[in-house]
Amino acid sequence: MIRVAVAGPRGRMGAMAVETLVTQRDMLLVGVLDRKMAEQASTIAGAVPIYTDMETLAIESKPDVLVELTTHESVYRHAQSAIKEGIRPVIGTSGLTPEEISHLEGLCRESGIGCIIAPNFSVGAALMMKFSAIASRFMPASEIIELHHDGKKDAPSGTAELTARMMADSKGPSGGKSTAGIPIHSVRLPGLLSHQEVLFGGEGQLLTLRHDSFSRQSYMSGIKLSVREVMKRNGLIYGLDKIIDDGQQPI
Ligand SMILES: NC(=O)c1ccc[n+]([C@@H]2O[C@H](COP(=O)([O-])OP(=O)(O)OC[C@H]3O[C@@H](n4cnc5c(N)ncnc54)[C@H](O)[C@@H]3O)[C@@H](O)[C@H]2O)c1
Ligand SMILES: O=C(O)C1=N[C@H](C(=O)O)CCC1
Repeated sequence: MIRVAVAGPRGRMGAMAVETLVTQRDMLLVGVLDRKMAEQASTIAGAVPIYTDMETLAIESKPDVLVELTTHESVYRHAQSAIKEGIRPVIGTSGLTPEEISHLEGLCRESGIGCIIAPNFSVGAALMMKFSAIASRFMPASEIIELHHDGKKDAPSGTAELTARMMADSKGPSGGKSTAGIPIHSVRLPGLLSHQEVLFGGEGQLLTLRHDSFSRQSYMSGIKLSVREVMKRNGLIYGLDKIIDDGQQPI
């Protein structure tokens, strides 16, 4: 049994993650981390205790994995505390800076535990990023347009940042390691959920790679896979694409 905790259990993503994880036969939801205790509620999903600080959650519920689905303001603090407590983070929250990711990587190395950061848990988005990295070797002039619902707090999206980083890495040393060379445009509108286009311009031609999530259900398989994989791996993995092997069963 993998003992799992969820941070942000009343959010749009966290609530669906709780619903999904409690049905997994190899997982046990042992606690949730909320910003504050809801009036009169001390449990969620019937019997799962609610905590408002990581340390108490770690001591009392002893999770193996923390699924982090809160905000860019809290995720770094939660991830650091989790790793220090020997809890493996699966981070879906966007907004970690490159410096914060490097620091978490160092903490994982020191502790000898795994951590997965997946700015997008949908398999289609992971493939879009892989295909974009390949395309950028052949068509280096590119721009990213990310479009999200108007409740999204951060910009640019974590998906766009990782896509740009993978494209820059794929171009090799001349492409540079930074994402700065690849412009990212952010759109926030009601009616949208999560969408991204990567446009590659060439002489008399345009290649567009587009992914759309129409439902948050698109993220649930990636969350389940990440919880299972983080138990088997050491060190920090950045991107769901890194844990989807070619030839693996569809997730
Ligand atoms: N990786 C993915 O596939 C994926 C998919 C969707 C959203 N996201 C990201 O997940 C995050 C959450 O998205 P959302 O739409 O569910 O947001 P949301 O605003 O609906 O939910 C966030 C929840 O976190 C809670 N929270 C805030 N600070 C907290 C703290 N310190 N401790 C505990 N809980 C805290 C809030 O009360 C809220 O319930 C965002 O960063 C978003 O970009 C990632
Ligand atoms: O709804 C959101 O917020 C999403 N954020 C992720 C990001 O920042 O890339 C992607 C999935 C939806």
